[in-house]
Amino acid sequence: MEMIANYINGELKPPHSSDYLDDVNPATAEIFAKIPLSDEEDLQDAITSAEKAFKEWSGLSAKERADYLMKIAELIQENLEELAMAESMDTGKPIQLAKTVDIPRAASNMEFFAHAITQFSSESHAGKDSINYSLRKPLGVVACISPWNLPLYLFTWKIAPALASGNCVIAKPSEITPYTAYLFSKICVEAGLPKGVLNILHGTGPEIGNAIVQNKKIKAVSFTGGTATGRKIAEISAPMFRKVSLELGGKNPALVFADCDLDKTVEGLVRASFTNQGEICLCASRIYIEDSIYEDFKARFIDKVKALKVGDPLIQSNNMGALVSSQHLEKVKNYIALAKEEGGQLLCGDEAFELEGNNKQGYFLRPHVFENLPIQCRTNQEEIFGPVVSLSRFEGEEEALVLANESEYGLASTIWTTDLSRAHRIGAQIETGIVWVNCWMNRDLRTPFGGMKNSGLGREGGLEALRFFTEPKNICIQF
Ligand SMILES: NC(=O)c1ccc[n+]([C@@H]2O[C@H](COP(=O)([O-])OP(=O)(O)OC[C@H]3O[C@@H](n4cnc5c(N)ncnc54)[C@H](O)[C@@H]3O)[C@@H](O)[C@H]2O)c1
Ligand SMILES: O=C/C=C/C=C(\O)C(=O)O
Repeated sequence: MEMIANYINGELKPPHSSDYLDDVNPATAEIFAKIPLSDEEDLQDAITSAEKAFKEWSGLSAKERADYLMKIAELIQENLEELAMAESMDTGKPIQLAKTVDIPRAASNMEFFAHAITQFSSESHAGKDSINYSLRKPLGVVACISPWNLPLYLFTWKIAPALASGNCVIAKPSEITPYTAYLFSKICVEAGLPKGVLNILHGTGPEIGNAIVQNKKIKAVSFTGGTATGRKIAEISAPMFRKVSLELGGKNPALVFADCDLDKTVEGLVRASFTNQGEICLCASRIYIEDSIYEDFKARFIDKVKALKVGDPLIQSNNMGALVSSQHLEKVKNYIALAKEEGGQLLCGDEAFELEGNNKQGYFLRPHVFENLPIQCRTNQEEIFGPVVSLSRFEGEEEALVLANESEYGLASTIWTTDLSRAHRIGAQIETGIVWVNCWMNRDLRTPFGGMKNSGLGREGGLEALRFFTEPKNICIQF
């Protein structure tokens, strides 16, 4: 049984407590590794080593730091097969998705911020009798806390800009999917990353996660996860006047207009709804369809959803794997039961379905589609984070916009129309941080990424991330 280790001061170390948690493969329900339960002592070691490393790391040139990130990116590419297999085993996601999306994106994150930091500049303002210029300084020791759905993808999305801009990092992956972060720490050792620059602590949110956030030496927290956890982190950080970047939950609307390209829309929305078993914060969950094409859309959508293959994530042709844990499967099933109680009609999902062999005990669920759910009901308002979507009708642009904005969340939306003027009009008024027109999850790493309302605070990506991880200082010189 593999014993996952923490990565502290450049070394792989067991936790002081000697206590471990099981790492379960959700496709088989088998335990395949043990996860360290880190405590305050491990945190102290990590912080001491990060503080010690800061002077030298922040004193390197941007190019020198970028070279380390590029080396790590290269090693991620070289180890793509092993990392993809680990990601699939830990999350239950199709291996094909891990190979083509998760792991390549982790390498791109490192590469992107290696390039970005060499292009990062600050402002200057020339006046009549003076010139002002800004310096951008790294913050010191910062924390990066990430969730279980896109483990290495989101872990590196935070670590890369933090390191590139000269900070030292205490990082905590999700205790549900820690394995690729562990492999990543081995890659950092191989890349020769100076000791203490990055420290990875494993363990649970309420224990080591909370200890990291409570620690006053942590100058900023970059967090991706649930809205309730984000709120706790904001509450703890507020009295410290500490910077926080919070990427939280979503309940993402899709607006399907009668003038859309129906084939592309159906295909796009099947992907937007059920990729990664619907366990992506950006997945479509409330699909609003213009009345005149409702029945046509519904018939085609259901046909395609029924054709999705759910099963062993290691079989390349399967579209969906297992949900991440038995607790999460239970949560999603409870929402399905609730949707029925709330008056929803199930259009597909309950088909008898039993996997054999290794996957018999796995946490699999077919994609579920409901219609006729009241707009305000819990299943239309709360984040389910699984393969469940709801179809509703609208008439005209105005109503579409009201329905889309009827949510406490504001992460991502999709608009399906061939009328470009309409896309611009709605794009400007819809209350989400990200708007995709006739596409979904088309990502350009230079763009600001994040949510409005209860979906978060701040933006990641491109210069936004580099600004978050640095503090500006203005210097004024009078002639
Ligand atoms: N907006 C985005 O970019 C984005 C991306 C992915 C996931 N998410 C959201 O994440 C959620 C699913 O992920 P999850 O269940 O892992 O979320 P979560 O909030 O339970 O956990 C996220 C991370 O925070 C840690 N954590 C938990 N409690 C903590 C505490 N009190 N203090 C410090 N750290 C703590 C966890 O150990 C984990 O590493 C969904 O709501 C999803 O929408 C958002
Ligand atoms: O589940 C959430 C997905 C987040 C995606 C990103 O942060 C990204 O693509 O940069």
